[in-house]
Amino acid sequence: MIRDLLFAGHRLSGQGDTRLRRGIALAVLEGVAGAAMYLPLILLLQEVAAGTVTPLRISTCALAMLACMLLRIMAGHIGMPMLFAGAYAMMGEARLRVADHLRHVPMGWFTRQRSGDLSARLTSDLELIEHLWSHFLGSFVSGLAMPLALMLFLAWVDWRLVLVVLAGLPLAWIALAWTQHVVARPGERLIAASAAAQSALLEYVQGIAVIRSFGRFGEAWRHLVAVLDEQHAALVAVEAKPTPWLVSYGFLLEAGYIGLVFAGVWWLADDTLTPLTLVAFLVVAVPVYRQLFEVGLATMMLRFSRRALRRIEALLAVPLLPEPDAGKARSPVDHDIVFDGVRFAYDGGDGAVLDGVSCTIPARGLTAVVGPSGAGKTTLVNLIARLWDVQEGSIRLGGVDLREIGTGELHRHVALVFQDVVLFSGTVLDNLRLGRPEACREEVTAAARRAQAHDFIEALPQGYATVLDEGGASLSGGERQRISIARALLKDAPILLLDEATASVDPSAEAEIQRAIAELARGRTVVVIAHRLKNVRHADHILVMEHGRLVEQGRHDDLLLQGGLYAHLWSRQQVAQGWRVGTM
Ligand SMILES: Nc1ncnc2c1ncn2[C@@H]1O[C@H](COP(=O)(O)OP(=O)(O)OP(=O)(O)O)[C@@H](O)[C@H]1O
Repeated sequence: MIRDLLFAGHRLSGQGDTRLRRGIALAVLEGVAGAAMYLPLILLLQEVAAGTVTPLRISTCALAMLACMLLRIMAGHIGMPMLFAGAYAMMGEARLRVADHLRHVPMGWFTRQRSGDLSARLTSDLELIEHLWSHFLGSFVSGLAMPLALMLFLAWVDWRLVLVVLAGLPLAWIALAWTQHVVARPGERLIAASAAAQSALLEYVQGIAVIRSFGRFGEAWRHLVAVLDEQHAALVAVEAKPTPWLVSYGFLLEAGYIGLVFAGVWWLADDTLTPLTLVAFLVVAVPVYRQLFEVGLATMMLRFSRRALRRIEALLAVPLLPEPDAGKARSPVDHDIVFDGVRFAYDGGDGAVLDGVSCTIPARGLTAVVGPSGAGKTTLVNLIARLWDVQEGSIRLGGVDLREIGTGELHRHVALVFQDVVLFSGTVLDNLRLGRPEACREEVTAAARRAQAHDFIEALPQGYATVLDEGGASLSGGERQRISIARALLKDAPILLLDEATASVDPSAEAEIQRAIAELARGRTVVVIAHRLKNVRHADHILVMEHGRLVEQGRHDDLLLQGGLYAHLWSRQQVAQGWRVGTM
């Protein structure tokens, strides 16, 4: 199991760490030195029995014991920091590998994950393994090395007594294996309960405003209490269930001590053992049992760590979006986008969200995607960024199938502005530079000006250096959207996919955003999901979606003349707008 966990370190981090190996070697030395400490004592007792002890012998033995003790302390003192450094470096690397892997996982995978479970894997599971390597492995290895080495040394003094000391070990080991079996189910329960508790706490904190506004505080609270109660019960069970079996393990282990007394007295009687040898065994058997018991307890932790490890390895095993073979990746030469008989269902199921969609989005122009809610507009746009792969048909960018373009290359060509703008904690400047970290200050301000964001950023307390709250909560919806447009402008990608903000924006902010979008569309391929048709009147091309199908396409005036869905949606929005104006 230890081997498995050690090699797993390599597997998780993709590299070994010599400090970890040296730390483990020093832990073995620590255990052996701890065992060797008892040798001078035993030799001395034998000399006392033989009547050959001298003052010089006594001081030599005392010095030898001191040397062993110093060696043990030094090995621990040097080995521990090595283990810490090696483990933290390896786990740092493992965290980056997991994060990098998740970067390439299809988005669909995330929608099926419970956020609490995912965050538990990325935090507590990884921490458990880190703790295992940094704090636990050293004590476990030295704790195992000490009794083993001591028994080997003592076998040279009297192998019969060694066998008696360890007589209870096979049965004790069976009891330990049973303990691990008994704890398996409560362990699973605890992992599930902890993930559920983490999810519930996250949901509670994130949704606290909604919970309050709907007056559902009591229900939310009751749910939280129930989940936390379950976690508490699972914690108690995981400690209580294995206890009787752990006690049996300790009892069977130490049963050898009774055997030692009886066998010792027996062999004393037939003169095959000296009293002082028996005393020596009775003295050293106590720390041997203590260490073996500790090691047994520790295997329980190993078991949990192994489970945590499997969960992290499962993350690394999530299949990635297939990449083109090395050397076969192609780059798009132009930026027109062609949908050719595209069919797409989330999770690859039967319920197609896009069905038989074929169209051409011309390069360097503004294309709007419109249609009723749930028509498949967001899905269509997300497929261009290859957040998922289509199940049938193909999407070609500049004549190249998206699947033949490496994801890194594709991301260089495409910038996304989501409706739910994600801002990270950090300064406004950091957030703007997300798309191009090397951009100089002048480039950043120029992008912000073009996105109509410069003025409000300058008005913030520290301007561009203002530290944003998590998620940019201190900004309005329109301000967040303009920051994300500036971010996309700074990235300067030739294709921009944009989900237009609606509800969160007041009319003057909306006008500013429209100006920013018009600015973006100059010389770029811009695809915008438009919720207000008045904003797309001047688009070069309009795609009208309904129930996952492309039902109409063309320019505003042509679509109005056709008198189809677009014309219908247009007249409805005109009426709604007139109604709003009339009621003001
Ligand atoms: N991640 C997902 N997993 C499963 N189904 C999804 C997912 N995202 C969207 N859907 C479903 O796909 C259909 C199309 O959704 P989509 O978001 O593409 O529509 P939309 O036209 O952008 O809608 P809206 O204007 O309301 O944003 C809907 O029925 C929606 O429930």
